[in-house]
Amino acid sequence: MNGLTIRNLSTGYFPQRPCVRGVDLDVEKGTITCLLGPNGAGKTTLLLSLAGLLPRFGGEVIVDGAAVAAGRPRDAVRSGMVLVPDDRALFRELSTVDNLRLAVHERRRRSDAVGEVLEYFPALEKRLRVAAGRLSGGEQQMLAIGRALLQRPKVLLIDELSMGLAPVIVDEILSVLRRLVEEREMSVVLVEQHVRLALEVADRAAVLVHGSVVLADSADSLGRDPGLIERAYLGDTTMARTGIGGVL
Ligand SMILES: Nc1ncnc2c1ncn2[C@@H]1O[C@H](COP(=O)(O)OP(=O)(O)OP(=O)(O)O)[C@@H](O)[C@H]1O
Repeated sequence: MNGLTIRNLSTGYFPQRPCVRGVDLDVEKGTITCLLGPNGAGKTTLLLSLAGLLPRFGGEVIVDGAAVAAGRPRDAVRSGMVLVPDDRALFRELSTVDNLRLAVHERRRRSDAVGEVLEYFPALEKRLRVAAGRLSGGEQQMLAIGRALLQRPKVLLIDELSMGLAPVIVDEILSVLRRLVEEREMSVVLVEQHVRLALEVADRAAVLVHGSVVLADSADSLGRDPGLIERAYLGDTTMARTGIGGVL
């Protein structure tokens, strides 16, 4: 399959106590998948593991048919998985333009880097010389996503996209993500706290509870039956086993 395939993934902070267990997920190229779930369910842990920042205790991760080595950030990026973490990890003292240029290793691409990002986030044009730490929350998120784009991701992983942002800014960023998956043949995995927002933007969604996927389906189907998601949040783990919606 083209896109991201996760099979039976277990990960976490201590091998004897994995906090993500046996996760299966298929994210097709050109689509957006939202990971939902209560606090502490393991959503961030899953993204960190995909980005090679946490070890894998078991399972497989495959991007466009090629297996990705575990626990090595450089290999994860080479395979096409790029993470925008929840703290955005910008160089706060450096300008917008320098944050972008630093993301590009090939010298010949450096001069085009800014233009490439402004094509998607024109709001950054007036802020190019401003230190990243002085940008608004929305501008910082645009810069963080723009910088990730320069790595030419096949799968863009975004943690807590909407956290602390005004709804109008979130809408703007989400419409850029929709454009990106359509124009760039990439896919996006979003961790999102707001269920309604997630179902509006995503093609598919999965609910993680206590480290396991308990429910997964197309966003349209899940949106038609909000009670399902509510039950999943409350820990009704029979849903995955009975196959409601299937496994992503
Ligand atoms: N650095 C860490 N060391 C040990 N355990 C951790 C660490 N970070 C998170 N955990 C634990 O891992 C589990 C999963 O946490 P994680 O942050 O992945 O959940 P989450 O679904 O992203 O939650 P939230 O929505 O609150 O961010 C939780 O039990 C959490 O306490």
